[in-house]
Amino acid sequence: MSAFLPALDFVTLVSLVCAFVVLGVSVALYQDASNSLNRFPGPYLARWTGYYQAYFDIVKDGGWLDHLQELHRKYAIKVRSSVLARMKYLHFSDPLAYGDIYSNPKSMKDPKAYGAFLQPLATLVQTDSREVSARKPLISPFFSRQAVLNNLQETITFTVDKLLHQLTANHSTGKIPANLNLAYRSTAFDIISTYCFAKSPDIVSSPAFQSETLVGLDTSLSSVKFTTHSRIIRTLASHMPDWLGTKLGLKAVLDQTKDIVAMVDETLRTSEDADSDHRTIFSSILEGVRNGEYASRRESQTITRAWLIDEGVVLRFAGSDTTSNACTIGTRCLLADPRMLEKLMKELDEAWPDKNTPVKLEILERLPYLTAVIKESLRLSHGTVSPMKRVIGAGGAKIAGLYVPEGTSVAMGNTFVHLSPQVFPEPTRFYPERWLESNSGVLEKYLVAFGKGPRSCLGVNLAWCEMYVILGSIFRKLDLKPTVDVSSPWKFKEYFLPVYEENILHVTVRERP
Ligand code: HEM
Repeated sequence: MSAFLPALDFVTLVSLVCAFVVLGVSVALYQDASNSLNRFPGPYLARWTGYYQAYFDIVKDGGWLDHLQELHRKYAIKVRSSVLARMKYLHFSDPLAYGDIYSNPKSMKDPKAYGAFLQPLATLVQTDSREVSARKPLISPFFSRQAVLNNLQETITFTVDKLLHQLTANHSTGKIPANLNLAYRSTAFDIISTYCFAKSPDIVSSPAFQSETLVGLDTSLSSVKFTTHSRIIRTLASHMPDWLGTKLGLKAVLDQTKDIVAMVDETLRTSEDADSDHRTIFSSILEGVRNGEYASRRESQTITRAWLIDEGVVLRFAGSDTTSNACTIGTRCLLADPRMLEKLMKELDEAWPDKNTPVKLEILERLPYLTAVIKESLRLSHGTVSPMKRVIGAGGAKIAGLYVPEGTSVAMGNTFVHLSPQVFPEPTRFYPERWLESNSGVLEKYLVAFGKGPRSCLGVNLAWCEMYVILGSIFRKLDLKPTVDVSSPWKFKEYFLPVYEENILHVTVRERP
């Protein structure tokens, strides 16, 4: 290059540069003029570059959701009461749009967005319908209600008992407060890890619930903002040598992956001795392989060591923070309102008179107020908070009454539904009673924490079971005293899931009589 430059005279060089600039601008203007999304309002810059969002994701550190809200306020099409903002994709805020987007069987997950995850073989990340139908049937039987009841009730109760023991032993009145968000995360993480690998990492027993494993999960979540916007970063992150990862502060993430690899290899080695009374996901799949249950070519091609590793990483991630976030928000809000807390405790005391005898899930599931508390906790924790992008399939689609052409990337963040004042009056108020009113049936459609449609949450039965047992046991057996202000609004960063401030919920505990 340096040998070439001096050969050009100054005028030729300037002319070449100008020609490139003019060409670039012309192509961009042409593409802009022919962009069928132009009829939707939105910031001009966002038409030109996806880095518009990158600024809010990276520089404003998880600030995209707040900005989307501002955009919807600014570009509202008031006449239709349906609100759109045009970006490289369309984002909707009319609650009616949610079902149109996510229940449409022809819409697929957007490969550009889901490529941000570094586990390309995992079910959650698949964007191609053939790949989804190869992988999902392998793991979905383990998440049916019956499978959860048969395989997991004991593990859940055992792990929650450990949680309660830790809290009473180390965080009772007068001792250091517990970070209950970490405590719930540890509990859910141990449960899903046990179900995948028959081995609990037992992080719920870590002192003060501090563990490198959770640091690893946090780092993975916060790095999504980089991997979403740069293929180069994705490639580098996938092929980085360990020493570089450690230097870049990613040791906890690398250790997690090593941990999973070791557990997958262990399962591959020992699955022949699998204990059939406690079926775990991966050993059961491998047992199925040996018994010839997965005979088709596609199945045998899917069940590989690499798939087990990717699926293991993503299942642990998908199955821990979501459930624990709902428990955290529910607990925080109950502690802020003694009337609601008392109502819940009274219901639990009546249904579960002897707290030292284990309670059956079916009994907790029948409790109306506990169920309403869980729904309200799901609503205000949202599940995922980043808008989950879908690409419109052949023939286009009608979304909230508007035609959207094939190939368009569309999304609607869960927060836009859950915080809609038209659907949920006083939307930021924690108010379980709204789920018990005579007309509450209509609200169910708008509880979208688990998503909707063909790619909605696979772990919904497990999640509900965990939330019943965790919240039921905590409030039946313990009195919690918050040591942080629980009455003010809380904040989170949008890292696909909500990531709360460190002091979202600290408590000391006392055993209830
Ligand atoms: C309160 C708890 C939970 C909430 C709110 C929740 C929410 C969600 C949401 C919104 C999605 C859709 C993601 C997307 O479209 O990109 C999803 C997908 C998924 N969830 Fe959950 N989840 C929860 C618990 C769990 C648990 C315990 C598991 C078990 C490991 C799990 C496993 C999955 C899987 C495998 C998918 C991918 C499904 C697919 O792509 O077809 N989730 N979840």
